[in-house]
Amino acid sequence: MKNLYKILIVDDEVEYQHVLSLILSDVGYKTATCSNGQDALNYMEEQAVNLVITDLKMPVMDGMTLIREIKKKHPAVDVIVMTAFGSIESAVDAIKYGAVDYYVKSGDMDDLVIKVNRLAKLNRLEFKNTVLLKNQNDQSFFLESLSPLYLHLLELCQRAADTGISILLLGESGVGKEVIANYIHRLSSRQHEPFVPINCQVFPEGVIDSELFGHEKGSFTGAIDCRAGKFEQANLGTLFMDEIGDLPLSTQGKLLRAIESRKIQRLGSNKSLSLDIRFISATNKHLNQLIAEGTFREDLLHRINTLTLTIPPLRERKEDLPSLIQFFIQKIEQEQKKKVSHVDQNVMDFLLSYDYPGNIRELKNIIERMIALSKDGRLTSSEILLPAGNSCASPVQQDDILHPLKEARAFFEKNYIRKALERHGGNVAKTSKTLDISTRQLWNKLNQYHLHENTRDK
Ligand SMILES: Nc1ncnc2c1ncn2[C@@H]1O[C@H](COP(=O)(O)OP(=O)(O)OP(=O)(O)O)[C@@H](O)[C@H]1O
Repeated sequence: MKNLYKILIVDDEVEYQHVLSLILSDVGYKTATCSNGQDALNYMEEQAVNLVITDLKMPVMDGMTLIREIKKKHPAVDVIVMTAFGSIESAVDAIKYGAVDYYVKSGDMDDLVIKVNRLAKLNRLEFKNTVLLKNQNDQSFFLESLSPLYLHLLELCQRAADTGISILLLGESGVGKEVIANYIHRLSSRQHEPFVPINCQVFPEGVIDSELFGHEKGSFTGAIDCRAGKFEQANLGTLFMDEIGDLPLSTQGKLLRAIESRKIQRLGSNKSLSLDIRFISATNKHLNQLIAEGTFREDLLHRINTLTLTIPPLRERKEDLPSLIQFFIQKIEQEQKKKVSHVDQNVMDFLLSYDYPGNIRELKNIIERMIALSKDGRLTSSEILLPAGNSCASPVQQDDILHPLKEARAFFEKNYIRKALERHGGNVAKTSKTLDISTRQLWNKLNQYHLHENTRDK
């Protein structure tokens, strides 16, 4: 991990710069050097830095001004000041301006290394914390089953979790491939490290490389800042690559090299970063067919499918519907702060017999919608209005729909958009094309109907 922590040493004494740089790179850190505050700021405009170790007295721009500028422009960057023996007061001033620590130049270099190690560790913990907090909301899944098919799947997940092998998850849209990937991660010894999902379908060719591998500032038009990619974010943890069948061929080549060498390079950088990542991929496409068509690399398939797990569609595990319905009602009651006291029999009959082409995602959406529209804690059939094309599966009779036209139109529109999104796996760009409206118009509708959850770009 140390090689992902970059330290900028700022000192007008070139020899001292070199000594420090040698010592810190010797213990594994990435280092760079500058001779004054202005050069350091220029450097930081171009390259990502985690820590600046700066002298105070320097020409052009002194250390104190540099600290103030860093705190203004790069508040997340830590600063340690170096001071000559006997001028501790200026170090104390520097701490007032935002430096985290100081080091007396004539002191033991080991002390400085200890300070740096402590900051690097804190930095890693903060990063992990942010990723873990992000994942926390996704923890409440229903992973019990009466279905032999699904039970077998869960057992395979448990057996494979701690082996670190690459897993390929197959299954229709909405069956819970990401949920299963997250489950495997939480069962593995990497559970306290990040679980980082990326949907390969969302990003256009050209953007996906920078999302995966990160970039340095200026590496392409629009790269106004340097950024760590999903690989770096997932280091020590699990990278979940959803819709891997949609990766452009050029990115497939880079991915293959990264998996084989366990190293990546940010776009615009020629430095290699060593990473330790567990790969889980998913697709609802037939990869063998894509290989035959020449749009998916066979050698990549062999790297990602050490174990292939197929998640059954919901219609093939209907015995789990009663528990899943109960689970979602309770979960959504809490989320929406509404209580459900009664579910009409025809609603329950429908929920238990419907085929759910959109799988668990569709079941969850139906229950969410019913609870959102419910009055007096009752779930009634008038809230199940399904999108066009499914009306025969709905228990709602045409003459039951005695809503104002405006309301009925909104129901239709919302459900139609939801269905279109489901067909395109939550991809907003593709959905807007099918619906023949601009992505901006679609986003407005998604806002209006609270349909963000159904998109990839939540
Ligand atoms: N076992 C489960 N328990 C609770 N919720 C679930 C479960 N499986 C899926 N879901 C919910 O269903 C929705 C779809 O799940 P997920 O994104 O994992 O499916 P997917 O197969 O990856 O879909 P896609 O192929 O469209 O990416 C999510 O809202 C998820 O929280």
